[in-house]
Amino acid sequence: MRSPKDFFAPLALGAPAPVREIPVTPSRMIHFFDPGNEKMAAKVPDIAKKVDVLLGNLEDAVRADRKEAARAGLVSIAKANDFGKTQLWTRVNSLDSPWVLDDLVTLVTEIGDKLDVIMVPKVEGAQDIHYVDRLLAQLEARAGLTKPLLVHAILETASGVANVEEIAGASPRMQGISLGPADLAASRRMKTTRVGGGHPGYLVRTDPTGEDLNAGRTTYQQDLWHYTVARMVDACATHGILPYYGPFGDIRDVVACEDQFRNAFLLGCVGAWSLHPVQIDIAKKVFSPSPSDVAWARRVIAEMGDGTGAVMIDGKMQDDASVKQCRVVAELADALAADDPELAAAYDAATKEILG
Ligand SMILES: CCC(=O)SCCNC(=O)CCNC(=O)[C@H](O)C(C)(C)COP(=O)(O)OP(=O)(O)OC[C@H]1O[C@@H](n2cnc3c(N)ncnc32)[C@H](O)[C@@H]1OP(=O)(O)O
Ligand SMILES: O=CC(=O)O
Ligand SMILES: [Mg+2]
Repeated sequence: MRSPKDFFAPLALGAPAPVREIPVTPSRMIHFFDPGNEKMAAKVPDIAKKVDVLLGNLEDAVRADRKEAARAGLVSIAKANDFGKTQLWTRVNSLDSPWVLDDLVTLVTEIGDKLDVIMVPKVEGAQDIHYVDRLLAQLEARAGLTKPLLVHAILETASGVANVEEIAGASPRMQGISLGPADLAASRRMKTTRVGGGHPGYLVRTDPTGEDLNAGRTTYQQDLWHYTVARMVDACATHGILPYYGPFGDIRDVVACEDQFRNAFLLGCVGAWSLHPVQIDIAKKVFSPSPSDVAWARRVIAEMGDGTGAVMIDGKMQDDASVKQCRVVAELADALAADDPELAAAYDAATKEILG
């Protein structure tokens, strides 16, 4: 562990100074594509206009014999395009794989100036982040980069969850953490074969009403991921970095995908992965606060004046804490609306309706 005094010192001579605050730019959807898949790659310039983050995936979902093609594809896509405000991320192969060293060396050397964030899978503890941190500093120095690359960890091993707080605080490069429910389920030996989402067998049941144990008892499905998402959100908030829900594998079930994303949003996540174009709009809808919530938040802030004391608004008590809650929603809305005139108009129209 670095001493707090050295935390922001570069880890290699000539490497750029680490950032002191993680940039909070919109990242409602991290859109995954396989840069070695020509069909997907052809869609990237258009998709870039609709997403907050484009991620060239080199890890799982890319066949072993296509790893090099994916890496080379990402280099040429990054060199050939300027994605404007849309961030470009990559997910490299896991640290125990034969590909990750070449992934990092090639990507930082060739397109380090185009990449914003490197997603590292299967992070077990702070030691994995320390390894990547030092290696990136060496590569950045050699490539003459002036802006440090940020690091995003996937929370998808049992030990990663046990160590999530130390992972979140392991480096000033840490930008955020995503839940990886598929690998995490395997690592924990959970008995779900689904990629994210709920399971009908994970439930609670109301008490029996008589002798017949089957009669009149309602069941409620529970969220398998609640505990982990909540731990991840706390670890991220504590260290000033951003939490995300990861993949929802049932591409066809857009309804349950929206539910899973919304649970994550309400618990504090800022975005989720989109694996297929159909999930982009779901993430955009869910991770942008609704116009009615924004209007309410703005109204509470306006009516609370300096934010102290307690007032009643429509029968609901408001005080310092609820104003802070409202600021979270209102500030997110302002940040998103700054780049999205349609969203800005929807927020303003809803606000006008209740504030006049
Ligand atoms: C589980 C743990 C994890 O690690 S999740 C993260 C790793 N997985 C991924 O990155 C998966 C990314 N997505 C995909 O590979 C595909 O979307 C999968 C799920 C295989 C479905 O593909 P496919 O059967 O072609 O779907 P489709 O016929 O509905 O596609 C319609 C057109 O859209 C394209 N498309 C598909 N996905 C993407 C994408 N993510 N980005 C950009 N384009 C995409 C397809 O190529 C297809 O194009 P076309 O119309 O045939 O030209
Ligand atoms: O990488 C993601 C996962 O769910 O595994
Ligand atoms: Mg995984």
